Amino acid sequence: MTMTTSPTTIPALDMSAVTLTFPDGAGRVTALDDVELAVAPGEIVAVTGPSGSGKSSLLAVAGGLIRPDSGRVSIATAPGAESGGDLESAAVESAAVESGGVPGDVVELGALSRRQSARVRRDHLGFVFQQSNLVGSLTAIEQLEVTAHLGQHLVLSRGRRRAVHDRARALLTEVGLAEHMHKLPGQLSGGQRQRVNIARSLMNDPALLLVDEPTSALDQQRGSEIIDLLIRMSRTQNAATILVTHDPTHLHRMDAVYDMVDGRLRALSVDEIAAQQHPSAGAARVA
Ligand SMILES: Nc1ncnc2c1ncn2[C@@H]1O[C@H](COP(=O)(O)OP(=O)(O)OP(=O)(O)O)[C@@H](O)[C@H]1O
Repeated sequence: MTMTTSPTTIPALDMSAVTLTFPDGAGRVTALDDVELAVAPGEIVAVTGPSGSGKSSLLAVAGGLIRPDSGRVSIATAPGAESGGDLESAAVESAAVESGGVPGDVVELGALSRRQSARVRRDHLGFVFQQSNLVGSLTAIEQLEVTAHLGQHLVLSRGRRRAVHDRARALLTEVGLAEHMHKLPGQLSGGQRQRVNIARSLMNDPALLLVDEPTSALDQQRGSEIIDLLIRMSRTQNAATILVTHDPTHLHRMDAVYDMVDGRLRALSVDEIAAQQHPSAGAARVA
């Protein structure tokens, strides 16, 4: 199940010895405890674990939203991201250059200013949350186009606008919404809104996609389709994806599965994944 990653592949996300604590009354609570995690481009890994174990904290630190107390978090900006797939993106280039490198470089989040960190998030990371958070007054295709225009200081050339439009159309078609591009969020089902959300998160060709419980508002069938879509899109867009989930149904389809307990992250073996998916079978075997 685990992808064979060539020894020369640079992980899109590399977290090393990461510890995060929060104030808690007179003391502190440890949300992440010496976490190690590397995810390669095109790989999708799941993180499971009980409530309060640190899963959201892991995504927040990986996405540069929270700075850890200690440890290193680096993002390998996608080689070719300067062209944004079909897009030219001066913003992507300037983010890497501002952070001391060139596009396709490894950016260490701890070394960035708040502003640089925001740029890296905008240009190299994608986020998908439980709720789709779409803008109510924009059609599906406009949601994606606006994302690509964010942070551009200049009026976009006609060619650039066309490239943005074409990529938005291609992504919406790939997520199965070719017939629904011109609908507002209120005219879409929950599953369709989550598809728009996923397409939007991929608009800027992110190196790393951070996904938090994307199926919790959906029924089993729609949820299953969204997981299928995420697996497929991670591969085709070559994004490293971390999926936080409470649903064990799809764990066997992931490249790796990690369990988070009290802030400690541990890779599960194939047998442990099977036991999570079929707890009664696991109990019978142990007995
Ligand atoms: N901003 C904060 N201030 C103080 N404590 C926090 C903060 N955010 C998280 N924590 C604490 O850090 C620990 C990890 O929380 P986190 O939200 O990462 O868990 P989780 O696994 O995502 O939980 P859930 O599955 O319920 O979303 C918990 O003990 C939580 O109370």
